[in-house]
Amino acid sequence: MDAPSPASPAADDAEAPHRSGFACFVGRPNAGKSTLTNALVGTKVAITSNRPQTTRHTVRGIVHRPEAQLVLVDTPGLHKPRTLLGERLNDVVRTTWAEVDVIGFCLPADERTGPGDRFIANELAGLKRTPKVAVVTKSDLVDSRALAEQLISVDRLGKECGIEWAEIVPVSATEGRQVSLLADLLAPMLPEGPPLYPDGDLTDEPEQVMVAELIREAALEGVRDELPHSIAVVVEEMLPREDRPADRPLLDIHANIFLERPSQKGIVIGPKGKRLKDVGTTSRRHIEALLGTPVYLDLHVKVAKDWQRDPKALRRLGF
Ligand SMILES: Nc1nc2c(ncn2[C@@H]2O[C@H](COP(=O)(O)OP(=O)(O)OP(=O)(O)O)[C@@H](O)[C@H]2O)c(=O)[nH]1
Repeated sequence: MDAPSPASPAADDAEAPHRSGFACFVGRPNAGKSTLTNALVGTKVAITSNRPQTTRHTVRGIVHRPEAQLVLVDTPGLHKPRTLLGERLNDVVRTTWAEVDVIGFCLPADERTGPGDRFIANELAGLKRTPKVAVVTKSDLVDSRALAEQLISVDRLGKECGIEWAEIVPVSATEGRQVSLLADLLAPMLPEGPPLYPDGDLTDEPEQVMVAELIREAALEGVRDELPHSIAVVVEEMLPREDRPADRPLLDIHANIFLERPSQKGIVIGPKGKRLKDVGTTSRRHIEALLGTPVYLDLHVKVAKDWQRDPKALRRLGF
């Protein structure tokens, strides 16, 4: 990967070269990475939730600008691995870091920088050539004084860990504050080059994976903290229903929700199947919004015993 050359502050914008490349947001679980990705791209592509470590697949969002195309790669959080899946997730994170043109390190404005941030910062410090931008997220949750203190503390964290921040930017993804400025700052750090994706593309993630993520997100709503890593969703089939008039299409989607243990079934299905029904209704709404077509969603809950620890099961589930 080429080292990015600094943007030339050309007086005539038409003279400025087009730039394109990859960026990823890193940070502790819940730091606001997915929400920021969505805010930059302007549509729901990465799943968000108020529980940590829900982002599993590498979902890309694409920011189109006249002068640059920024491809956002959304990674899962780096965390202490306890299972084979945990280790694989961390490998995915590190591989992604090494491949992007710029890294945005997300640190929430409303939480003090701590050992979790330091762990990530130390890992980042090892990537000498990649520019790193510190993004202080959730700026709407604190007053200006607390925000200033956080910016200073992030600056200090960089110095202590041997990182020279290319920028330190406060943003609020939910309020849309400084989100566009962040894109402006990231763009000049990309290498010169033509757009990597056609105009209008928001993501190159296969539709089935995004659909599976939307179902997983709905299935995780309101369940116990231990459950997130025990749920995997596989879309078995997505087919347009035959014999439908052209103006009333229907897409049939069959998906399986995999759990690790039979005891988890009750949690996901709920009394008289009510929870599962809600999961279906919620995710169908999101899938229809994503794909722009009415959907018939057929969901099944299955147990794949200890799938997190079983390499064969992991492969079957797409890891
Ligand atoms: N008030 C406020 N809340 C935010 C903002 N950005 C994210 N959040 C909330 O913070 C929580 C975590 O956000 P995510 O975007 O899912 O965080 P993440 O870093 O992707 O989390 P993982 O997938 O667990 O790594 C969610 O409840 C968001 O709604 C923000 O700018 N302002």
